[in-house]
Amino acid sequence: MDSILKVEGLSFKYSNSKEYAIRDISFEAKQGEILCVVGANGSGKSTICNALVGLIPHYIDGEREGTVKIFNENTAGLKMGELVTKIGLVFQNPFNQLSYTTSTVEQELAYGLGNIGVPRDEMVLRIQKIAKRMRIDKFLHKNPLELSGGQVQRVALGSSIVMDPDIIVLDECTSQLDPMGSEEIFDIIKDLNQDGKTIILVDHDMEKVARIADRVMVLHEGELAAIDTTKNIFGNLAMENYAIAVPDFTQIGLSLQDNHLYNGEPIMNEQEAIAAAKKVLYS
Ligand SMILES: Nc1ncnc2c1ncn2[C@@H]1O[C@H](COP(=O)(O)OP(=O)(O)OP(=O)(O)O)[C@@H](O)[C@H]1O
Repeated sequence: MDSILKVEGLSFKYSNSKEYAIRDISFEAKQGEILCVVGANGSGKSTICNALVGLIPHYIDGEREGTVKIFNENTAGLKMGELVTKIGLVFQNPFNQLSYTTSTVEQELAYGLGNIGVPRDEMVLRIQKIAKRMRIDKFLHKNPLELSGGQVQRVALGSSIVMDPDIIVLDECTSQLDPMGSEEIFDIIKDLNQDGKTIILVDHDMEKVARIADRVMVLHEGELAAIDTTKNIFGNLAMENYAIAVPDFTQIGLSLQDNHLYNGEPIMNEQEAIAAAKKVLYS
């Protein structure tokens, strides 16, 4: 797979801080992959997200070093209006993403398109398509502030996706939702990925990360500790060093391994755990 995103030597120090929040981060994301970013609180996950999408340095002041390239183009030379058509961000709190200048979901979805001068006919088509996809087509004429948290998160996701970016960055976008709302968002993310979108996902729920990620990047105190396939990260890395929980299913495999009952690949999901347990019981 070709690389779509290349980050080299990225560092950032907030203007009100003495310490760098992230230091010398370099990695690539391949086109069409799901790359999950994990790490303890304060390890720099949100800072990286904000730097990838241009909020750093356009809206957040500080000292920034290094480069972010999308399809080999340095994003430092791009205006926010250009960046949002290449890389979109969805925040943890969807209410922070609303424009608060519109009174309906439809206007909210149109907001970014209007800013980049998309003609009205095309706008209507794009909004209809995305509203269906985000399962918000029934709410188009409602005020976003009347919706549930899960519905507003789907509006926030829709307002990023409607710009048709190649890369979507999701910063703990399900952490404030109930399990059903969270599953709905995860289903939509998987659909978008199957359509070829590259996904960069920050999440604290390691079961979900193990289920969805192609690769995992581990941050520790502002530095990149590891980046590898999901199996290699959860199966081989000493996660406790980074204050990250190992997914339960992987833990079952590691316990079987410690007792010399299993020596296969790291276990990532329920099916693999059941297969390993059956082998132990029936062999
Ligand atoms: N606006 C800000 N001004 C000053 N320092 C900040 C700001 N935002 C974050 N930081 C600091 O930068 C470091 C990295 O924070 P960041 O929010 O990127 O970590 P995180 O891994 O996303 O944390 P969490 O999981 O709690 O969201 C922390 O030390 C944090 O205190």
